Amino acid sequence: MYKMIVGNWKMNGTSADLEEFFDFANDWLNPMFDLMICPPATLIGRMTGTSVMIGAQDCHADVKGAHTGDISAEMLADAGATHVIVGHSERRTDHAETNAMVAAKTNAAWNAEMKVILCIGETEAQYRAGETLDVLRTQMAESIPDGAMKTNITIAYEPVWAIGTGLTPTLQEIADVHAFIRETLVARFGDAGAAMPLLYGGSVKASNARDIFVLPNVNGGLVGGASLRKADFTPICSALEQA
Ligand SMILES: O=C(CO)COP(=O)(O)O
Repeated sequence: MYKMIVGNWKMNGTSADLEEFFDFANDWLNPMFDLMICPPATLIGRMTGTSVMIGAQDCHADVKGAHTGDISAEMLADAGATHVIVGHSERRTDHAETNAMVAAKTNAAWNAEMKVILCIGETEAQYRAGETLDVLRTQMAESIPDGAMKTNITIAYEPVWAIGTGLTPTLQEIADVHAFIRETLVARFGDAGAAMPLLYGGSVKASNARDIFVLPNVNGGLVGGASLRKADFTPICSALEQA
């Protein structure tokens, strides 16, 4: 089964962290899975050139123009990023990003020949209300454009209440949700939907990584806090290698 692990550094990382990154990359010269870090945009150009793929954390939906402070997919690709995360819950919350905006960003990334890691996930209130599958169904319907293929998109399921909290759904819940995501993708995209990688994200750490990564329909993980330090991320990568 295809395997991938992505470290999302969020708004963390300066040149002081590069030495540790290159040391980490040196440990994974020929990984048996796709290994990626998504650093802040300021570091992308300085982290390319190893076996660790480099992704971005967001892109603007337009190609260029009067959008002070924003970065287009073309610029990120030019800096050396091959992938871009879109629809992360922190973007949806902090910047009021809608499903329609996530779809537009996805198309922009594809137009720049980048691949997308598209995040979906329910809030704690939605989880408690038993609305998880309804929320995910709507997010997928509205934020995944028709052009999705097995090679241009990865779906990351990140329950909002599991991000940075140390809480995770049960293994059964993760398996059930991933099965639902898979079914939904197959219903819409057929064979391509059967092959699109699915990642779990939200408080992945060394102690739970293997149990999560061996679940059916889980192709790997999207890791936040535990991707920042080599000592934390290495055992998670090893867990994926062995899963
Ligand atoms: O949001 C996440 C990755 O995108 C998950 O973050 P944590 O691993 O810190 O919970």
